[in-house]
Amino acid sequence: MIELDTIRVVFYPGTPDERVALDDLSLALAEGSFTVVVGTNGAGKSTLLNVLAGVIRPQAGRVVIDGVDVSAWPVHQRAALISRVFQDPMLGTAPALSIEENLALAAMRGKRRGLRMALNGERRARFRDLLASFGLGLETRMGARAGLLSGGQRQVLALVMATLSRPRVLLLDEHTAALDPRTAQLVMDATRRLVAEHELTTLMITHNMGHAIDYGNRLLMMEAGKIKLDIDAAEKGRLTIQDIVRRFGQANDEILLQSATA
Ligand SMILES: Nc1ncnc2c1ncn2[C@@H]1O[C@H](COP(=O)(O)OP(=O)(O)OP(=O)(O)O)[C@@H](O)[C@H]1O
Repeated sequence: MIELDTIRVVFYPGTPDERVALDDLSLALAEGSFTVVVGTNGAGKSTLLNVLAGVIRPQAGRVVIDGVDVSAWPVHQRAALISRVFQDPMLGTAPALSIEENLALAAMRGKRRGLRMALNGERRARFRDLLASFGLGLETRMGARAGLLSGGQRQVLALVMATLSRPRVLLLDEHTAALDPRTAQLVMDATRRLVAEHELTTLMITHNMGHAIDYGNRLLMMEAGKIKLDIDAAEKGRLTIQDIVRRFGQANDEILLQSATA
């Protein structure tokens, strides 16, 4: 269980530019749940992920993972429990390292071992088989630098790397937003598969309403630092894009616009 307890984040407090990014927000994510977060620009979605990852320290509130209060843990310490895939395909992989070196690095997370040891023959074969299953031809380029891959290939590699060590939480931060629709679909297919295979507790931000409907078993709508709607699996299964937009109330126009251009 992942718990955010009364989290408050205020940027530039006490100044004319004061922004309440998270307004005493509480949220509990059940083991193995796949939660999708939508909301207008500035609603606080990225701040929520940043608080979980430890990038932003809230002014108040607690972050609890499996009963352990990790509020004071720095980013690198939380990285043993939390994996994140970003919108920018350049962020999830090391561009100067080869595909297999990237994978070895991800497999070594939290372990003290050299890259060379991590890349034995058996492991190489396992990585190759794993990548082949995504049908992107990555398995034929194991020695190629990750920086040479297409955006979609890099996001799938980043996803595989993020899930290899079976994190307690997987954070997906608009991870298909920079991709064309067909590639985004491919990456979402890979996402669904990896999340299911590893039974990962997942929190995904998206502006794509189609993805918000098709993926996950819980849907949150944020507005002004609060959770405005919390829709469970049964209700989510019956939702259409129009339903979501209708229920978003005053945020409708902006979200419609975003989903039309996504
Ligand atoms: N580092 C920062 N410094 C100052 N203000 C910030 C910072 N990060 C976020 N904010 C402000 O906090 C609020 C929430 O921002 P956040 O990025 O979490 O929203 P979001 O829902 O992720 O938006 P988007 O969909 O545009 O990514 C906004 O008003 C934003 O301007």
